[in-house]
Amino acid sequence: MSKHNHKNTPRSKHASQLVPELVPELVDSLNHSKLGMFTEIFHSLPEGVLIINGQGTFEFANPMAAKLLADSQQALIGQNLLHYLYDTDRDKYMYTLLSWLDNKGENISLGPNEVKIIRGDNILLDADLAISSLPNNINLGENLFICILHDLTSHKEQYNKLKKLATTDHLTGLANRLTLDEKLKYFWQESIKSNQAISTILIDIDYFKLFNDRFGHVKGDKCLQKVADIIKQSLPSRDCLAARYGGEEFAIILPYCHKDTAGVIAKQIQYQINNMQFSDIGLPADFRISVSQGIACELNNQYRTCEALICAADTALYRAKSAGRNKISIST
Ligand SMILES: Nc1nc2c(ncn2[C@@H]2O[C@H](COP(=O)(O)OP(=O)(O)OP(=O)(O)O)[C@@H](O)[C@H]2O)c(=O)[nH]1
Repeated sequence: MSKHNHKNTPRSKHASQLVPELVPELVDSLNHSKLGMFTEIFHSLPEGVLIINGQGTFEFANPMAAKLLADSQQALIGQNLLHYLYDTDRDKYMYTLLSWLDNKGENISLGPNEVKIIRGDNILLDADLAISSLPNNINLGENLFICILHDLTSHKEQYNKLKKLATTDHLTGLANRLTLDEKLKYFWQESIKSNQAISTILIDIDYFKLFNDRFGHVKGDKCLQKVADIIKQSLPSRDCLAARYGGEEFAIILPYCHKDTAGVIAKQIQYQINNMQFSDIGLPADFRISVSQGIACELNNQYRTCEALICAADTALYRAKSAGRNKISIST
């Protein structure tokens, strides 16, 4: 049984006239074959079609609407559209219908808008919903509206897949450079507004060309993944971001973190990478790698832009490399 309260509300006289075989007077007064054709179209449409009155009560539902709402066509009649809408969507459509109550036959419409539907089986459905008033000669005096419901499930899946592809580094699963730039700008502005520190760490694998030359690019890719996992696990909070900055270079953004915190995180990363084993990918048991790291921290308007902050971290990284590698350098 549906969670919705199926009242035995009688079907509106006007709405039932939309179904020609039930109302002979209407059938007589209109072109029978045309009306039959419209009914056929409604029934075979791949979109959900619902007719509602000014209170939002369903007066007609085609088979696709019943399928999308997970209730039978018959059970839907007398139910209210608002009961099927989720949260803020419900409020929005309630106010819209209220504002339409005095409609004197003007052509009004809303949407299509993306909404979340609570189906009869309690499963949430992403859908596009468009509502338009029916022309006066069809609604026969009462305000009736046609709702078109379009299932967005597969679009959403595609969208999420594409979004992941566009924002993530395929090899390591970390954020990509584009996401890094966007998040850095965002957190930079937030920290300036709230007068808080923001730190960044640049991390570069030492002598990675030699690794590739010795073990091949496939194992080199595996090494990048292992380093990325360690970097990801080192993040102290959900606000922080780890990204692949370029080839064998990674970046961490630490909003609301001082350079001391960044220093502690860099030391953890150094320790874990120095102790990382590669026997799982067939390398000698005693084989180890190291990374060089550069840290910069913005506090008290030291750097004018977020690009300048990254530049400072890059300079610090260069110093760490020059100092013999496997080092952490902090920009002053
Ligand atoms: N396997 C693999 N190698 C990569 C990838 N991206 C970049 N590289 C390699 O990373 C190496 C970087 O070499 P270099 O810039 O000379 O730096 P390095 O050998 O690490 O030396 P230092 O940074 O100075 O310590 C090059 O051999 C690139 O081919 C990748 O996605 N997969």
